[in-house]
Amino acid sequence: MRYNKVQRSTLANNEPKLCQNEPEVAPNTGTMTYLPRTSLRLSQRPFLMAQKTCPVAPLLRTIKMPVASPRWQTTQTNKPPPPGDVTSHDTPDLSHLNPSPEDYSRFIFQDKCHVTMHAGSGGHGCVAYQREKYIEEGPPNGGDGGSGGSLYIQAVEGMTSLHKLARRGIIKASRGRSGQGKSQGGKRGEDILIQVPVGTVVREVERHDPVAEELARMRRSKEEPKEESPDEDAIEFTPIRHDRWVIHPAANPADFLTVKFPRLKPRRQHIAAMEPKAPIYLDLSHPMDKPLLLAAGGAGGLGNPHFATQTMGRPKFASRGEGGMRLELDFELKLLADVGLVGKPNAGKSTLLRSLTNSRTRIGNWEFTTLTPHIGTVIVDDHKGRPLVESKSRRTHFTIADIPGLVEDAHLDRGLGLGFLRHIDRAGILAFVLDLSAGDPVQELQKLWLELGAYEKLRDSGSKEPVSQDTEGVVDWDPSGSGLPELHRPVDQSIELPIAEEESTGQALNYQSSGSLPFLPMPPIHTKPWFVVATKADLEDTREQYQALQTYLSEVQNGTVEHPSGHADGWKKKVTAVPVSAMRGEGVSRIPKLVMQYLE
Ligand SMILES: Nc1nc2c(ncn2[C@@H]2O[C@H](COP(=O)(O)OP(=O)(O)OP(=O)(O)O)[C@@H](O)[C@H]2O)c(=O)[nH]1
Ligand SMILES: [Mg+2]
Repeated sequence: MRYNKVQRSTLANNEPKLCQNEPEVAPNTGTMTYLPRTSLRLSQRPFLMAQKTCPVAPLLRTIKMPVASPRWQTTQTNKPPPPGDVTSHDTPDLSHLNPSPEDYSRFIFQDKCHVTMHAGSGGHGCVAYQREKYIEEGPPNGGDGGSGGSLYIQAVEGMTSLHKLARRGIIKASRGRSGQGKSQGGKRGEDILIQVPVGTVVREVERHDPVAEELARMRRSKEEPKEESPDEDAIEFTPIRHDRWVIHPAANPADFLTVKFPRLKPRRQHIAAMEPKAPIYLDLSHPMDKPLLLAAGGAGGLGNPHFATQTMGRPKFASRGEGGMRLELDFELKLLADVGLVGKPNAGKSTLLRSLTNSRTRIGNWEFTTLTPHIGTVIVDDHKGRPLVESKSRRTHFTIADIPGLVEDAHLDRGLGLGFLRHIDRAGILAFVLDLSAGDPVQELQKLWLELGAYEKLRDSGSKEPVSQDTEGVVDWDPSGSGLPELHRPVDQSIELPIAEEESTGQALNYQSSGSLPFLPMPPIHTKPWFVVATKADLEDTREQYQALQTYLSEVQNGTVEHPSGHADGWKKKVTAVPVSAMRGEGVSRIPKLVMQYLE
């Protein structure tokens, strides 16, 4: 009964609405990836009709009524609904091009973040003695502390944003457990693995390394001459290093004054040899099959048997675990898309991305609708028969990045500025999206190239200083290799580290960066393959604009006019303009074919 009610009301409300809301724009039929997101309309309508007319309607009642997902429930009309018209809110929206407001809030994107990371401290060693019948003073048997948890990083495919990492802010690996009597070692702390999207650049801003600091302190105290005590009869108290030693709780306090603690150099775990050299600078542009160690956890303290000597058979102390390293890291995501859409604000980039892919990037008739980059995937072979685009390579898809629009002087950080120009760096192919209805497209194209050229200059001048300084610390990740970066210290290094020269000077301890992330050495932008998408070709008086543009491009290709970048060696092998109406989905099917040719 209840089901019938729902059914009747759904029919009553939806049927006229479906007719009212036929999209003004014909659906995109010629594209590669018009995947069944619009299938709601197609599937719902015949089903509703079957409910009304089909004689086997009772059988259908067992089938669950398809309910429109909330993201389609939006009012399509621009007019506000008449008061009291509740039904208009339930209207399913049938277009890719006008999703509901909730749709936009789904995509959380963060391409930069700053994270503080703590490797776990080591657990303390234990002071204990063997207790057995008839053995009055048993030998020491305190266990060693467990080592602290280490920090690892891995670039993985499938992630597109750093927002999860940014939300955490501080990441701590757990500390090792302390050792116990009967020579029981403490449990080691749990490691932390940070997964980041491929294309992330990691740079160290600051580090606090207790081991290196202690080594520096020891070195200094060794070099400083000891002051002679003027009063020779004064009792010399041994300073108790509570931060380095654990003393038996049942020991007589008076004993502490006489205990001579051995000179114990700070220790690191063996795996610390695999840490990238400080300051850390990683460019994770390939998926990694194994995680990379960022910071090893602190070594666990030593139990009291380690300090037994001939003169002191039952030491009353054990060493504390070493402190874990603290790293302040900057993460930056450089999007890795095959094609980057470059255009002025409101040119129609997002509309083009939506007509080609299933991306949900926002569209609006105002500038700066898109505030963060979006990546869409174009499927060129869905493995369901013949490939959608004939290609020699085995590529089944490629990605397109919709980047916020560029205004004049974007390279001077105007508009959304530099923040997004750097995403263009990583795209293999540039697609200039030009609005044919907005003035001279040739001039527009030249202006865009001017911005890219200015950005390129800035990038290259910026890359000289910091990158040359940091190249030693850059890890070139080679996924085909052993999976581990080149070691910077010998693996068979002894547990007790020698007091290294550079560590003792304290230079490596507090690496403070200045300014923003240095630019990575990238190929020149003008050498990348590029083409033009002349959009809004459905509007009036755009034919002449397109023809002028095509003439200009063929001149660029022939070399009769200068390359728009101003570089004689600019790429001009196959420069062309594709006229499209992204809104109607017309002409866009040429783009995947063109891109596949460039990719090959
Ligand atoms: N007539 C027509 N209008 C289009 C076409 N493509 C986009 N538009 C309209 O142009 C306006 C801007 O489109 P967007 O896709 O948001 O432009 P954008 O380049 O992403 O803009 P920003 O995100 O601000 O950089 C919207 O009102 C679209 O409906 C087209 O092919 N034909
Ligand atoms: Mg946009």
